[in-house]
Amino acid sequence: MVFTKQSRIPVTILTGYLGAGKTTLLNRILTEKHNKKIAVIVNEYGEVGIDNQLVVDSEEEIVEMNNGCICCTVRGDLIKILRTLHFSMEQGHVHFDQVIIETTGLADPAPVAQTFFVDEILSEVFEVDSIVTVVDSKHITKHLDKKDEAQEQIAFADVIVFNKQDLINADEIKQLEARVSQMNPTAKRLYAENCQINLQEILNIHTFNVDHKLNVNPHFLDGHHHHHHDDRVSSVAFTEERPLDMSKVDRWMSYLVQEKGEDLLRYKGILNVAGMQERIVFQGLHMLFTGRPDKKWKEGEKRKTELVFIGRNLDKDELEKQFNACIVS
Ligand SMILES: Nc1nc2c(ncn2[C@@H]2O[C@H](COP(=O)(O)OP(=O)(O)OP(=O)(O)O)[C@@H](O)[C@H]2O)c(=O)[nH]1
Repeated sequence: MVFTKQSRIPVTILTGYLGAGKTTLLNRILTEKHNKKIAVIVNEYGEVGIDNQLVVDSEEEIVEMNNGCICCTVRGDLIKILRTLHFSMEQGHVHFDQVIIETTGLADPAPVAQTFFVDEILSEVFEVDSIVTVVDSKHITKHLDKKDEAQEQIAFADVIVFNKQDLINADEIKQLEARVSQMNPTAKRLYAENCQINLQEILNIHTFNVDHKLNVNPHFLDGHHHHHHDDRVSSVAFTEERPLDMSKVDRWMSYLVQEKGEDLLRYKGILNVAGMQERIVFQGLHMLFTGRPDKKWKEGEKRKTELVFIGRNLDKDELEKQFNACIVS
């Protein structure tokens, strides 16, 4: 089949720093009625995939990529996945008219977008529609100060969703806006709580503009990727079938946020807690953390805890000892 420009499949690259609200937005897209069939590719930084378990059940095609960061080690996988999806569609096995790629919070979106220009087959079939960057309005300033991936995510955005408006006041919003404007004066801005936005503002909007990206990074189309992650940032993951004692987990977390909150960029998981019929979904970002009951464990389902920490200077042995102490023996 020869694809003309008009019939290319739009791709939305959903980016934003750790914990900004990308999965929250993805879930809105997947639950809202829009008469579109969407193929979703979810990439996570930790070796244990939590996001795929937090994405709502839906009929859409969802592909996970957990074995590295999409912008570095797994770009080859991304190309394979997209080619396979397209082939399956041509064979009539799946149908989709839109692709959404949720990157890890530590990804530079540029090389992900670049993939669609440097790979000949993909460039014929797919078209980058826009890079949508979700911003955690409360924590972003801290991340921008550290000069990490958060800057690239904002500089490359076509749309910026200033999320978590409930956590900041009007003055802080103004200051944040001014700072972001210096980095990216042209992106469309949206303001939201829990990513409650009109989806027409972000899907199928044809805002991706190569000239703009070349202005931001003159090497955008070179095919080389020089992005280096901060070496101090790593992830530690735990998987455990024995149930946990919730009060011990609570005490552990209170201790961790007090002692290491600054360095704990993101921690999240599904917990198997003694005496609970429901999975406990655990979400943490720096000093903020919540644990709440979610779906019931299914009949016959293997109950297990999967927990991931992403942070600076993590001490794996110490975390492991503390985690093990929460297991009901
Ligand atoms: N207070 C508040 N919390 C929010 C808002 N939006 C999302 N959250 C919470 O922030 C946490 C992180 O949200 P996610 O959607 O998982 O963020 P993410 O960007 O997918 O996170 P990673 O994939 O780990 O980078 C969750 O506990 C959300 O419920 C908001 O507008 N206000």
